[in-house]
Order: sequence, then C-alpha cells, then structure tokens
Amino acid sequence: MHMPTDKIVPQSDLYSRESTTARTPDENPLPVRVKARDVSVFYGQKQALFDVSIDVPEKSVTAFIGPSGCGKSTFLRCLNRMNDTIEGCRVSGLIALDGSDIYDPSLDPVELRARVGMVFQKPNPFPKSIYENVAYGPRIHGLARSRSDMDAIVESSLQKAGLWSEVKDRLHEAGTGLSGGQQQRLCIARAIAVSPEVILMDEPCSALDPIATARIEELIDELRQNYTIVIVTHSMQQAARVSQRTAFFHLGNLVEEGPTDLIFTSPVEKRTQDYITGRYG
Ligand SMILES: Nc1ncnc2c1ncn2[C@@H]1O[C@H](COP(=O)(O)OP(=O)(O)OP(=O)(O)O)[C@@H](O)[C@H]1O
Repeated sequence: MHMPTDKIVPQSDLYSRESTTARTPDENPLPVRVKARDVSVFYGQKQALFDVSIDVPEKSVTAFIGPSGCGKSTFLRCLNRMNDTIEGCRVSGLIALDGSDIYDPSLDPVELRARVGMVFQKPNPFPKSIYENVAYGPRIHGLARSRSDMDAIVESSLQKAGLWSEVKDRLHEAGTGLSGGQQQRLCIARAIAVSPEVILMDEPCSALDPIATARIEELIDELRQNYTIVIVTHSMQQAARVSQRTAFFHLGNLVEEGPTDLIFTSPVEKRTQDYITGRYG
C-alpha cells in the first residue's frame, strides 16, 4: 500500500548547514551528490533514525555499517523514497539530490527511483527472460526508440554489470535460472539500464558465496568510476575493501563518517572504536 511520508520542507539554513558527523575535511573533496540534513524516521510512534546528516560524494562508494537494527537500511531507503511504500513510516528533515529536494511533491517517485536505483539483499529478478529483466525499465521510461536501441541498452547494461559474456547466448532464458551471483549481477544490470546517477545496495552479497561476493565487489569498484554508490554491509571487511567513505550508525544515530581508512584505523568516537574492534554488534 502506498502511504505518502511527510513532505520534507527544504529550508535554506538546513541545506547550507555543514554535516556535523563528517570527521575529517577531505583535502580534495569530490562534489556532493546526495545531501541529507537532520533526517529522522518514525515507524508509527517509534523513532528509528535521529537527525542524520551526511554528504555523499559522487563517483565513490560510501558504506553504511553498524550493528543490526541501527537504522542503516532505513536510512538507505530514505535516499530513493522506498520508505514511502511502508505504511506508517514518516520521514522528516531534508534530502537533496544534486541540490533538489527529493521529497518535493512535484517529483515523481518512479522517476526518482530511476535516478537512484536499488539492489536488494536477495537477488530478485522478475520471472521473465534475462533480456526482459534489463529491458523493462528502459521500456517504461521510454528510453529506447527502436528494437535495436533496446538491444544496445541491454547489451551495454549487461556488459557494465560484468554478465554479458556469460549470458549473451541465452538472453531469452529465464533470469531466475541463473546462479545467485549471476542473478545479483542481472539486478545490477537492471538498475544500470535506466542510467541512474546513484545506486543503493542493501547488503548485496549477503546471499552469495565468497566467489560470487568477490565478483560483485570487483564490479562495485568498477562501477564507481561512473556512479555514486551507497552500500549497506554487515561486513567491516567488505566496507574496508570496497568503500572510500564509511558511515557508522548506532541506535538510530549516525555516530561518525569519513574516509574509510581513517574510520577503521583511528576513529574519533569511542562507539566506533568499540564496534570496529568487535566489542559489540
Ligand atoms: N517496516 C518497519 N516497521 C517497523 N519498524 C521497522 C521497520 N523496518 C525497520 N524497523 C525498525 O527500525 C529500526 C532500524 O531498522 P533497520 O532495518 O533500518 O536497521 P539495520 O541497521 O538496517 O538492521 P539490519 O542490519 O539488521 O538489517 C529497527 O528497530 C527495526 O526494528
């Protein structure tokens, strides 16, 4: 059921405020693609996120880490309004993509989700052919004018997802017939096919074996040349391997965020230190 969340009112003072959780100013910061300020999320009466502020730089991987239930997925879902689909979920604060409020009522959430794509924990291809899985988004967004246009989009998306050579001779077979790792790459191809700016990944490797996981991690590293990626992961090793920035969440708060190497070697906050050294979580 579709339940609209609270409108986020863009307030210039909120928009221009610095993120207080950023621990070290980068010497050469990348342009900010997604800016969140004072984002709180409620499920009914229960508050799950408290005043989260963060800048997500473009063409890099930002990892969200933290113990189970700390709000990582809740915050990730705010970034493309997936929480709109959860009954009783309310969002306040500001989230801007390229300077524009994503909760502006004039913005179509379907268009937003093409610009901010999502890959889920469990690979979820449609019960259709490999080709149709990738062609579906471009078709509903009117991105291909002809069959050959569509063929080109499908091929290049599968190429970028590192799957083309494995499936080019079986494009009309069911997507669900692929291995788990291939299915996840198909889901990545499906997200890429509508030319997103940002790709959100919610524990994309948790259902995969170590070899398929390594393949997806390599792919994430390649994709960051062209896309802004935000990944939720339970694995600190994965965050350290794939991300340039890491944000540590605890009990609904964004405790600390900064360059991944610094978060893992010299965190400022004791709670971050305790988590990365395995004291809890
Ligand atoms: N649909 C929902 N309805 C009610 N409460 C929810 C819902 N989704 C999440 N929550 C609650 O919000 C809090 C944050 O959950 P969330 O799933 O965002 O955490 P997480 O850090 O991603 O956890 P995990 O690592 O276990 O996936 C938890 O207390 C959770 O129970």
